[in-house]
Amino acid sequence: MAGSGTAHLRDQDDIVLRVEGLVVEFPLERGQKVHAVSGISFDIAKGETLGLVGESGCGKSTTGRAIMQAPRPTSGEVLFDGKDLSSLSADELRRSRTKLQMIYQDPISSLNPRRRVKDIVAEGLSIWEGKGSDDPRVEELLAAVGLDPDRAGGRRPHELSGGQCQRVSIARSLIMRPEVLICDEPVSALDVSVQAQILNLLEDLKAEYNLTMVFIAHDLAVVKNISDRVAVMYLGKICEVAPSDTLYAHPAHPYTAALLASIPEPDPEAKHTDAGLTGELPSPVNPPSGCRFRTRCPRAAERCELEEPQMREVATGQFVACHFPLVGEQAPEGNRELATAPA
Ligand SMILES: Nc1ncnc2c1ncn2[C@@H]1O[C@H](COP(=O)(O)OP(=O)(O)OP(=O)(O)O)[C@@H](O)[C@H]1O
Repeated sequence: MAGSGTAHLRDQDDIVLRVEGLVVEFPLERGQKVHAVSGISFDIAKGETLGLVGESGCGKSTTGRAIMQAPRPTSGEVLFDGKDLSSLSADELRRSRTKLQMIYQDPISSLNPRRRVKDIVAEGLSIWEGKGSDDPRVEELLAAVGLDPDRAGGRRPHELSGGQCQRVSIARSLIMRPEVLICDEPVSALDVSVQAQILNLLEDLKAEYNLTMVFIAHDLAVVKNISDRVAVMYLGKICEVAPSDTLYAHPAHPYTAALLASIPEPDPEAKHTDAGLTGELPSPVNPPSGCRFRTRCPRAAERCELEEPQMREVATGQFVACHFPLVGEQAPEGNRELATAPA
């Protein structure tokens, strides 16, 4: 398998969504292909929010979409509600999507411009229950996302702001009471002043509707407060998974450290041992051998070219796929005491 191991997968009863060995490739001409997602694995427990971060083009959106089976993964499993979604028929999949919903980066283009807001929100009800926009749940959800049902309900998406459209799209995604909500960069297309409002709204709704969430973002600063755990992706692979506080205070992968160092106002308490990110992201058509980050890594050695690092635990709950991580026995002087769990 092309993956970086599964040591970070948890064996517990409350796992709601489990992705194992997920591969998504897009064929190109002359037999080449884009290795968008190359064997990644992660799991999410009930009520947890997993942040999925990495630079543009690292495969975050493709991961979110492949969980929804659009596109269908090239290989690997997506276990939800005890079923592997990859093996379901189109009909079975449509049914499971009532419990697994996704919201997108560009709220305006993800809403049908010809329909009124309340009809958009009622979509799930009309498909699955034959109900219309007069169902009381539509009004309830519009209010829950901070829209006035009387004023906004009759409008069409182009009559609303980007932030309001994202609220509509969130209301639509919640109407069938899903268990899992995948949020694909839900605030990056919005004005900075609106971003915090939408993030706060998602946090409130998560508690109110007992949601489990995957929160995709290219910016570690955005996922910091909202995520319980964070998975860092680089060029189609997951290179580190850790509880949010641990990852921000003591990043173990040099790539995570570089991403953190590139946040404009880093947490003054955080211990960052590497400078920001340099060099170009290699092409996913022809990714580097061994560790995919090695061409940009300040700690790279010959071993990194020859051998793909596998996930291993370097501190409690902190897993990293790196031969020379910044936490643990091989860490730079001063960081070694951070290893609190057997590797
Ligand atoms: N339908 C497609 N056909 C060919 N290549 C694709 C397709 N969709 C995505 N890709 C490529 O797959 C790689 C991963 O893309 P993806 O959109 O998942 O990355 P991302 O991390 O979400 O980036 P961004 O933050 O810019 O959305 C990129 O190289 C992208 O160009």
